[in-house]
Amino acid sequence: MDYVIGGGLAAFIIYAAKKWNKTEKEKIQHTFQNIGYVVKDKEPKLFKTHKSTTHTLYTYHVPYGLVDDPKLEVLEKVLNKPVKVSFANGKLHIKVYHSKLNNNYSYDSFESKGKWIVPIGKTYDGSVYHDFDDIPHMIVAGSTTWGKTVFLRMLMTHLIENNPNGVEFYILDLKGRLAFNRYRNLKQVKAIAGDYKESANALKKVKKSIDKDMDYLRSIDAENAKEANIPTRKFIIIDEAGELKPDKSMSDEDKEYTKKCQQILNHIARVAGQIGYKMIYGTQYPTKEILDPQIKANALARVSFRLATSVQSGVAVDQPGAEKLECKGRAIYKTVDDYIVQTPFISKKEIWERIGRYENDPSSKEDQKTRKNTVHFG
Ligand SMILES: Nc1ncnc2c1ncn2[C@@H]1O[C@H](COP(=O)(O)OP(=O)(O)OP(=O)(O)O)[C@@H](O)[C@H]1O
Repeated sequence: MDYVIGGGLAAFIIYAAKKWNKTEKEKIQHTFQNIGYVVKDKEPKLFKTHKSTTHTLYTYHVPYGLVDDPKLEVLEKVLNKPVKVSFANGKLHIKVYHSKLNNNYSYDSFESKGKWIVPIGKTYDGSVYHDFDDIPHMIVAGSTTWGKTVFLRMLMTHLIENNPNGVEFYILDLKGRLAFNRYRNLKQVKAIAGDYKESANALKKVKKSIDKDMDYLRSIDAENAKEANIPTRKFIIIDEAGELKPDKSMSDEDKEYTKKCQQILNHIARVAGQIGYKMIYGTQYPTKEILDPQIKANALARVSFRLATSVQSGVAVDQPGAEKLECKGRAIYKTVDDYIVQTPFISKKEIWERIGRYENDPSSKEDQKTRKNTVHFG
């Protein structure tokens, strides 16, 4: 019932605000009244307005008892502009951005910020980047066709451009090895696994490498890859993590492989981040069963494209909202803070123009041998 009344009221407020040509400040003040964001007859009082090139920030003293309230989301429709509402130090902050995000930002509009730093997207306040040396593991969620694969390929492209000789990829391409097939020819790609057996074998190889690196770090009394001056970083990309969940239709052998995979992925999540192993865990079905609690607890960076439900959004980014993302490539990026971003777009053509020079020549005998070693783990 509340919802119906709220919906009608919101529609009326939006209609009224448009009709009366009020200033932004007046529209906000009217909205407080109309949605009942008041205590008795006391309403929030504006005490500071700060304008910048990207937004205007209105700060309010509020009567005791009022905090930030989901009802205030209606402001976005009233003002027809992006609005961010927050409540800090007993004050209400309403940030009204001057313009909406575009639906497409080309990859070349982002800079190279450092070896292990990758672009995540444009926000209302500018570009956002992610440093894999600060936060090693990332969950990338999103229903099919909303931008997950473009994003994963973009990350790979950027990391290869920044570190052609220092980055290694181990890819579990569990949707029939379709999304990353061509990448098997890149010198930076050490393994592409397309089924459970190949995945378990690729991950066993990663586990061995972790054990070796751990021994080395202990021997020089270093705590992490940076301190030990290890120049290489190894990225384990999983697309689609949902495929690694054992189910009834699998053979016993495959069930064992998926269990082994889960075990090693947990190990990577728990102990290997700081020694140079980074996990990018992609899924279109973020459910409690698929997002293992160990992995979730250790993957402190989350990117979510549009999802089917707010429950899925809650699992992926610990908050609703991903179910409302409006366009392809739009995502919620969450670490300590959260942002709405439009992720960089890069076409396949541009990817290969940028990193095609690192493809082994399939016609050479030596390269055929390398490719064979790279692809087949069974
Ligand atoms: N960052 C972006 N900006 C603008 N458009 C995008 C962006 N990313 C993807 N798109 C558009 O969305 C389409 C689908 O993207 P993508 O293939 O990455 O989806 P997906 O979620 O990975 O699907 P699947 O999981 O089925 O592979 C792209 O072909 C492109 O047209």
